[in-house]
Amino acid sequence: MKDFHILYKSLRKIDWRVIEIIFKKMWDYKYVPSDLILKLSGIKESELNKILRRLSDDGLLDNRSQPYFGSSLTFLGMSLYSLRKLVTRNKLDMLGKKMGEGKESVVYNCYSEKYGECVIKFHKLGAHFRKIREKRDYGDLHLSVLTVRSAKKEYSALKRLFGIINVPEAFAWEGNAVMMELIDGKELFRVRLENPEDALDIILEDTKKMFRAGIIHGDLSQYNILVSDDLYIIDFPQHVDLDHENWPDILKKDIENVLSYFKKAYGIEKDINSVTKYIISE
Ligand SMILES: Nc1ncnc2c1ncn2[C@@H]1O[C@H](COP(=O)(O)OP(=O)(O)OP(=O)(O)O)[C@@H](O)[C@H]1O
Ligand SMILES: [Mg+2]
Ligand SMILES: [Mg+2]
Repeated sequence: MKDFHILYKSLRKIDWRVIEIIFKKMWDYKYVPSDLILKLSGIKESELNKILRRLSDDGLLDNRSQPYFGSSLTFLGMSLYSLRKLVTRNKLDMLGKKMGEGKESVVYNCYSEKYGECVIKFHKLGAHFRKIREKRDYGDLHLSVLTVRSAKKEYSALKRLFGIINVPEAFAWEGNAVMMELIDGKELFRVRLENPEDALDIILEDTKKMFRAGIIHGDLSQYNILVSDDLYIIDFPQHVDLDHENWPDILKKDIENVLSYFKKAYGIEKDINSVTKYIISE
């Protein structure tokens, strides 16, 4: 896969126009018909075909010819679209180095005149992707749509929790990308804590505060807690609200992950039932 930077610079206005049309219409079509792109873009047919082919060769589009000619955005295409939007909204001034790549996202350093050094997380998978697929009404959406939902969901959780617990401040959301504060720290599992009891208390207290705010993390663990001068909780696309039918199990799993890590790493033991009771109590 070519670098984001190189591809971004290689795109012309006319390419962005095509990409934007596909983004806008992907809610209505799994593959946006070439005929529709032709109509909306006003680009000559031969020229459009060239553009669609080139964008597909560069890995930005997923084109298909059956049962009609159509295109959808790949992860790369979606991410570049999101970058472009952030740049044109004057949120983002420079994309930096890749900080990490997980199965669910790619995280980059970035710089913004407005916010200083920050990070961009590009979502790769839709949260609850399997569950959504099972629902018939979502059956005909392209997966790229789900990455947008995932990013939106993360952005909204960060917004809701900021000021309640330590989370990165969310600066912007576009497409599959969330731009947020850079936390200068390491994941909990990489760190040897000096006072693990205090850290565990803070994490459980944060879990309680999240619960009061109506949010259950859904993937809380030593991988999604960053340690700097303070502790920060990250990675929210799979969070659930209290109207989720399974919230008690999801909450319990979060607590279990945390308790078993502190037991394994520091020999601290706490009873899961009393901790759970404490977290859901007034
Ligand atoms: N705001 C941030 N500040 C600093 N580093 C961050 C920030 N957000 C994410 N990271 C880094 O990027 C990694 C991946 O981010 P995150 O956990 O949100 O995504 P993920 O792809 O869902 O992860 P995973 O695939 O492990 O579930 C984090 O483990 C962390 O190292
Ligand atoms: Mg993570
Ligand atoms: Mg994750």
